[in-house]
Amino acid sequence: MNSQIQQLYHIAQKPKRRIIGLMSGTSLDGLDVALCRISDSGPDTFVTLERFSTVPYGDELKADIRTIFAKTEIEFEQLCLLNPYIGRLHGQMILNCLRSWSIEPQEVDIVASHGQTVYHAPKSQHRRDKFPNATLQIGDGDHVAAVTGIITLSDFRQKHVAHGGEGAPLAVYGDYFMFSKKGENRLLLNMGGIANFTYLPADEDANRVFTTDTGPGNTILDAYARKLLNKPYDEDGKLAAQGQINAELLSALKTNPFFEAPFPKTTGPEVFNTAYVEEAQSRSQTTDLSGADLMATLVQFSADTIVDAIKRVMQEGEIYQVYMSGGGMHNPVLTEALQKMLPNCVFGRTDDLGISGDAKEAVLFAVLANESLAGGKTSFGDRQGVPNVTMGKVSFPM
Ligand SMILES: Nc1ncnc2c1ncn2[C@@H]1O[C@H](COP(=O)(O)OP(=O)(O)OP(=O)(O)O)[C@@H](O)[C@H]1O
Ligand SMILES: CC(=O)N[C@H]1[C@@H]2OC[C@@H](O2)[C@@H](O)[C@@H]1O[C@H](C)C(=O)O
Repeated sequence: MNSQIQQLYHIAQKPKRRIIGLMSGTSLDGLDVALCRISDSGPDTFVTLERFSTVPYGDELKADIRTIFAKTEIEFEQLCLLNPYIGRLHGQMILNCLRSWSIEPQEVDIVASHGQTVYHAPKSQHRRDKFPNATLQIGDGDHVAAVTGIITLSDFRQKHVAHGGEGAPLAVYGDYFMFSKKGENRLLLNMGGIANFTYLPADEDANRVFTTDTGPGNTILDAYARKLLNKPYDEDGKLAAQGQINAELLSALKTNPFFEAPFPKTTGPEVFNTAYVEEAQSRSQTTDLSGADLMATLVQFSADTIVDAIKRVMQEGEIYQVYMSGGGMHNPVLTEALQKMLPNCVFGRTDDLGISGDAKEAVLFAVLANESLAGGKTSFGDRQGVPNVTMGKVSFPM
């Protein structure tokens, strides 16, 4: 037997594994690196987040990724070059983190690498009958494995697509194992570039849990922060807090079939971008809004669409615990709007459950890798969008 397969077999049998989860999301702010200690699998999964760091992306890297990010037309050579380049960079970023934590690469069992989503195209979006749901993440796992010397699992989304899913959201698989609690209705609300939530009913029924995108989180806010403030984001929602919500624009922004579509569903910056806002502005004759009013309206757009989606799962008289994660939880204008509109929800952060809200998505990929290696026994029922699959492709260092 190849010694690397033997090593993988050994790792899969260990009572505890040390797995580095990586996530680089739609905000392009940086690479989240989460060093996790994970024991057991399935509903018995127990995760300790040992270390966490966000390695910021420099302006040049952001610009390089933006040449192809969420665009229908790109230079093919650029995509081809970025695939190994990002894989190697992510590998180097892992090594730098490990050095700063005084941990040797040999002390880590597995890297679980999400890669960089460059295009996401569910059928509902591309509308071309003969093609399936599709999504593309780059930063090939072979390069991560070669640079770090650590066995790497990557490209988690294709198996989901292969079984009829949209390739996202995958959070349901990790959230159910890590955060569900008998007797408590929980909603795990992640506000990254795109917002999504996982519904974990009090009966812990795996056949009912799901995660769905709700629409924009920060992606449009960030695009306008770059335009209006020349900054990556509107820190603490300061600009938005100075503006007034424009009802006509808000209503035009909310007119899109995505919001009425059934759960679970996904979207991305391919749909929710500045062109989307400009079209809504021209339709609602609000092209002359001040920057502050525009920002206030865009925050309310994110908040309203999150709340409308959450209300669809809420039952009258029930109390729901909302645990927030993702960068949007740091925007007080957004979180205050949510709390005001959801009086039957008690708000906290996943930090209250032992996992930092900034690290949660990176931890998810560590849990998905753990499940592929040591689990795979839980059935989520026979449902569209939550297939019973194990995810991630194996890359050996040599
Ligand atoms: N203090 C703050 N005030 C306002 N917004 C903030 C603050 N801190 C972070 N953010 C927002 O959070 C974003 C980063 O969020 P996060 O890292 O969760 O996104 P992501 O992982 O790239 O997205 P996704 O989950 O869609 O893949 C920033 O771009 C910014 O919009
Ligand atoms: C295609 C893609 O990369 N989607 C991301 C993105 O970021 C948030 C939201 O859109 C979510 O659907 C997904 O990531 C999380 C980790 C998920 O799959 O659950």
